Amino acid sequence: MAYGGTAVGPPAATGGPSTARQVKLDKECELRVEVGPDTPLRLRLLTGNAEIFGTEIPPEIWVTFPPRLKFAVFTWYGATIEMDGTTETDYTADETPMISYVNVHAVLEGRRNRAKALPSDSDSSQGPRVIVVGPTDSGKSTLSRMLLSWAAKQGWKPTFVDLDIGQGSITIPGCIAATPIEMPIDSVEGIPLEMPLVYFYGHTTPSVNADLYKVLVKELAQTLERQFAGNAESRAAGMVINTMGWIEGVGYELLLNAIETFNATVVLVLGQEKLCSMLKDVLRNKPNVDVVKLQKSGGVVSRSAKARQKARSYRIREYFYGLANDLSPHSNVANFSDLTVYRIGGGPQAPRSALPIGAEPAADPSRLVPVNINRDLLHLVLAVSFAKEPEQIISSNVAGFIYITDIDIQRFEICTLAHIEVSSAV
Ligand SMILES: Nc1ncnc2c1ncn2[C@@H]1O[C@H](COP(=O)(O)OP(=O)(O)OP(=O)(O)O)[C@@H](O)[C@H]1O
Repeated sequence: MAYGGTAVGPPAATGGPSTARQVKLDKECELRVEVGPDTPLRLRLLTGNAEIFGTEIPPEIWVTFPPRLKFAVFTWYGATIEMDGTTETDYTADETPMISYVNVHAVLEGRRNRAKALPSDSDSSQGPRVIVVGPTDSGKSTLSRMLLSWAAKQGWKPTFVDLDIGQGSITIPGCIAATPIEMPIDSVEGIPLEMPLVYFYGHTTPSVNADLYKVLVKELAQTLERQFAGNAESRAAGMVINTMGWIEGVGYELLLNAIETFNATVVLVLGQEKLCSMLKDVLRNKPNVDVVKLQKSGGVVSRSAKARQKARSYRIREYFYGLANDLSPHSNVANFSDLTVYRIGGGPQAPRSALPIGAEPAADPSRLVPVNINRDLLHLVLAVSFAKEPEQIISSNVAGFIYITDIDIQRFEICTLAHIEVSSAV
């Protein structure tokens, strides 16, 4: 079954008793849904207008949501929804922070219009650069998505930057990435995967190699800066940057680093007073940066470490096989000599014997370590770099990913699943 289907008409017969039911939503209310773990849910809009995280639901068309998806159907003026299928939970809420969110959108809209009206070579022709920060499960990705979809609906093509290596929404975990958003984001399919710019970090926590994380953030920011310089339209539309939920210690330091590296002009802080006042304090000498505290939505679903781990596995699976198992990744057999595998970082910079007496070998975060192909690589996901020389690996974006399904040591053969079409070289 393809998710996000557009069948018009009654729900398909399921063989069991019909579970279709209608929900009437008053103005400024939302229906919060967690789809059950095993079967998809179908939903359609019967009357009025409603949106899912900033993207309008088309009238009358049944939309199929995959198992486990969590979302809210919000209406500004009232709507009737029909659902068919089982949910883990569904309830309506009349208290939401949506008005404050849409007010932020209106301010950003004003700034985009001002940027567009100015000559494209002036500094002020840069539209808002918004960074969304907050603890885990505060609704950062969801707010980013709404701001992007509302902007796209008004004809802008803002750039979405996802710095969340754990639960990012552009590509597989372990990456930072950016992509232009040209249309409101599909409620089921998520961020389009047509032209993302992806850098591979290779871990799901930045503390493993925080320096490498910073290097990659800088590479991504510089590439976007070059793209903006030649594209007045995306420059005026600005960007929305989603971040990790790690806001203490090194996590906080990385947030400050991202704010600075991307020259953010608006910092939206979700649901944490302390973080907001810390950021206001540290950024008080930067009058062009606004720090705004926003309320967290009561609908945001908290996820345990185990649920996050599972979500990461699903995300990798989805990358190779598609949301509804509708992609067929290429299966390849290659000779060991066809591939060169490198690991970045780790290991001492120089052998102890080569260091002055008493000096400790320091781990070089950006050291390239050639990796022997052996069965230790089995079931790993590797990024395929656009680099032409090993020294370019760190500064190069990636073409896609391969998953190692088998390694035959006797025949020197390596079997992989590949999906290579995420981006072009920059
Ligand atoms: N109003 C809402 N109603 C129902 N579900 C919601 C609502 N807002 C967010 N969610 C769901 O809650 C989950 C967590 O939200 P989100 O991913 O935006 O949080 P986050 O702060 O980005 O998390 P992370 O810490 O992983 O980066 C998501 O599955 C999202 O779809």
